[in-house]
Amino acid sequence: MIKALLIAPYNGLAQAIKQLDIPEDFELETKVANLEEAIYLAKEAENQGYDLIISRGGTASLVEVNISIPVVHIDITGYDMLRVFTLIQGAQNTVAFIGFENICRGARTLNDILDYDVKMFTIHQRDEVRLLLNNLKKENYEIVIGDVVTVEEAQKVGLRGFLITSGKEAIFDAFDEARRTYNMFQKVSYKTNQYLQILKSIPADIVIINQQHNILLTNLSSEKERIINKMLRDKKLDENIREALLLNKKRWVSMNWEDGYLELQLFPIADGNTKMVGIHFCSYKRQDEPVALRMITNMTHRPIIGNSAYSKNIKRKIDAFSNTNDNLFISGEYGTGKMAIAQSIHFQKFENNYPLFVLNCEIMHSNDLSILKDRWNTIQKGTIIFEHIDSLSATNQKLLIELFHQSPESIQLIFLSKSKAPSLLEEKHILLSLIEKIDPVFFHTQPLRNRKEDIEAFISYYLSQFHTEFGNESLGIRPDALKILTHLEWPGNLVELKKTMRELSIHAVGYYIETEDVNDVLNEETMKKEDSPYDKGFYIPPGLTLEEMEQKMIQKVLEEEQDNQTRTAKRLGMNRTTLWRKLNDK
Ligand SMILES: Nc1ncnc2c1ncn2[C@@H]1O[C@H](COP(=O)(O)OP(=O)(O)OP(=O)(O)O)[C@@H](O)[C@H]1O
Repeated sequence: MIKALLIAPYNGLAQAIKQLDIPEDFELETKVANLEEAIYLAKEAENQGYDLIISRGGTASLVEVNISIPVVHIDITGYDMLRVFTLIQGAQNTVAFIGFENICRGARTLNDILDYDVKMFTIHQRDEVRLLLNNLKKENYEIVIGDVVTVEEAQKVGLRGFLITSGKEAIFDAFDEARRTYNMFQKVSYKTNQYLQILKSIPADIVIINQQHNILLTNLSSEKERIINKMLRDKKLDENIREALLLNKKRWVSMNWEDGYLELQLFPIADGNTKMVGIHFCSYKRQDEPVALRMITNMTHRPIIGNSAYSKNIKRKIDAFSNTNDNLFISGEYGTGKMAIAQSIHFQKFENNYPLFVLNCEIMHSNDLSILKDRWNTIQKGTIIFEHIDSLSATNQKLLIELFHQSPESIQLIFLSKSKAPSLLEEKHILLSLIEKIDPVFFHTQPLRNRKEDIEAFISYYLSQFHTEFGNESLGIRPDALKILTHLEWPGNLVELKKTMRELSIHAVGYYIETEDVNDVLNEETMKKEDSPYDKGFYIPPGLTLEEMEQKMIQKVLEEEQDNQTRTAKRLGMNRTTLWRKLNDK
């Protein structure tokens, strides 16, 4: 059964329908309403599950643009016109026919064949009617033929209106047309529902938006849809959406969102002139969950600092590796720049066109590997860095080997480890079969103590970075202060140097870091370092007398013993009186 609502713009039409035998496949309701009034009825019918609306003239056109179920027009037929021409036959006065071009065309032909003297007036917009009627009135017309609006307006200006009514032929034609439209609409809706069902069943969260960031289509739950609506106003996401549209390229985005960390893939969709963007939610992790696999996006070029032979070699290696797809095994102490080198290779090779994933093997679970597998199937090209590969359990190493059998060759794999591969193999921290499978090129990073000539370059690099990032005022370092820093061993390598420079740039009051600043900060550092991974004990700044050194040591032990002089004296191997004297001799 076709459930249809017939909106009759004039009462006579509703009456005519009552006298007809409605086709059996129609469940028809008829209501009388014109123009705006009809929109309300049509919307209500749409919500109540009606299949289609049947109406006439301007009312049908107006309803059509306001609802999404089909609207079938009762067209004006030749019979309808013949009826109205017959009605006005014998009229003494000049008759005007007003209508849109499609109606006037037929009326004109009929008028010519029957040799009537009806004057035709074509309108292009409904609001032309009033002005036209006023002019006709001035020209002494008395009768006007037209549709509902024309007839109502004619009566208002004092003309006699004749409505072109719809006869039963036109109404039956409309039922035929409604049946065709219904069948066609059923087929299209079936397809659309099928596509929506497919979208809903895809095991990935997808949202399609238009250029105005309105959601057109999604398979998200309404709760997630609420979050995405809020997220679409985020500046970073907005910039990436614009770029995806502008460059017509896929983009990967990682961002912090509320209490979590989110990874997205954006893909442009062009449909003729309409531009849309698809958003694929790759992963969401709460901030309190450790994130073993993370995607790094929006990278910028970072220079490789230093002019030592070693630094020059790093730059050459980065150039070479970014031109190959060889897997790479970078070993080296904590903070020697392994990650910085790996990221530079990716950036030199792909910039931001393909994603970089980092898997922290120290905190990963075996299901992170299946997530990784899904990712490389989506990305096809890019880099995966395995951080702390030396911490990976033998079981996970075996899973990784299995996984590498299926990895696309276009993805470069970089492994970072504290120890060199031979000693890892010797101590059975890494499986020979893993090394054989990945067959990498090896590279070992040097600790800062073996490349001291680079320290000055790193210091000025870090100072300029803090100046631009945090507005710190220090612009340089005095030669004597630099000397102190270059003589240190830097067990925490670049991480320790960077941290110390950060503190110095905050501590120093002038544009240049002075020797005293270095001594102060290093002393504070030494005090704090008890728990530090690179703790090397008590620091005594150069240039102190024996007495001054003794004072520093006494202060340090006193602090450690929470000002208890008896325990301090005992630890220092002196009696309490000597300690008291030394403290008061300062
Ligand atoms: N060539 C370089 N130029 C500028 N900064 C660098 C360079 N190499 C490393 N750094 C900086 O030094 C710090 C430590 O570098 P990175 O994290 O790459 O070391 P790592 O060897 O991977 O450390 P870990 O063993 O802890 O993973 C980082 O802040 C990094 O930005």
